[in-house]
Amino acid sequence: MRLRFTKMHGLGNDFVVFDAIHQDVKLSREQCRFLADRHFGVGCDQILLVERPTVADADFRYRIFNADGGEVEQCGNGARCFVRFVHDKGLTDKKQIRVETKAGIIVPRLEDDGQVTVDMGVPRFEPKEIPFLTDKRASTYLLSVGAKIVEVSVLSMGNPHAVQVVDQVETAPVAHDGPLIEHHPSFPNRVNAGFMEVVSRDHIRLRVWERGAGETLACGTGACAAVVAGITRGLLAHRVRVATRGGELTVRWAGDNHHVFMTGPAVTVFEGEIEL
Ligand SMILES: N[C@H](CCC[C@H](N)C(=O)O)C(=O)O
Repeated sequence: MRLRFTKMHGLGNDFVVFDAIHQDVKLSREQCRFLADRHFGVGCDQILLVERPTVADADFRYRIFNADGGEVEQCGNGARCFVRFVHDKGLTDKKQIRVETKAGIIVPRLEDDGQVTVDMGVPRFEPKEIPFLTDKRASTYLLSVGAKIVEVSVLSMGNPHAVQVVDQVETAPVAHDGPLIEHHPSFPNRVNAGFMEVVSRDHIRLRVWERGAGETLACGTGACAAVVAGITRGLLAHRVRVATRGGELTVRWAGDNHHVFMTGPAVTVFEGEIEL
């Protein structure tokens, strides 16, 4: 089948986006891995499908597949690209849309300055979200990672995150410890591993080893998880600048059961067609 796609990115976290409303897009795990391959395919961190909603209170459904072909619950940078895509393609004229995901409804909004703000919902610490959690009151857990013990905050932004504080992100052992945490036996569904440097109460630097994709230049849900972890641990204010290798996001969270809001750019790079 010949499919039209759009190549997009949010701070260098890049995506192949398909309009699956006007095209019949059914991708196998192998086809996702081919599309994501930066030598033999198009190259991306995730593949995004734009579909009609299956629930009444949503405008669209949004499906996310990692470079390893696995379908996942949520993608923050992808949500910003999603709203730009449906707007630019004339699939909606709404500036704010309700998007059905595996993790529930998120609400991205196109801002007048071209940035996109996404209501990412409520961060969750519940055992059902993170199966191995026994004591949901604890905000950090000790993991044995290689020859050391690492203290991580564990939470869900719809997808699972384990966030640790490091002195300097640039020297953090992301490539070595990232995969060990991703595949740690404590996480039956694997996990995204965040490495956060606290610059000040309203500024962090962040690198993320993403589940199913490896280190990306930015991770939207990872930025939200890091800010929630930092606020929960008393290290951060309620509005934080998150510096990633691909650029800067702003994340806001008022604590408890308030929603997390993330603001950042969404860029279309090129249009293409591919025979699958
Ligand atoms: N790797 C993530 C999905 C993509 C998240 C990231 N690209 C973002 O912007 O939130 C996972 O397996 O949960």
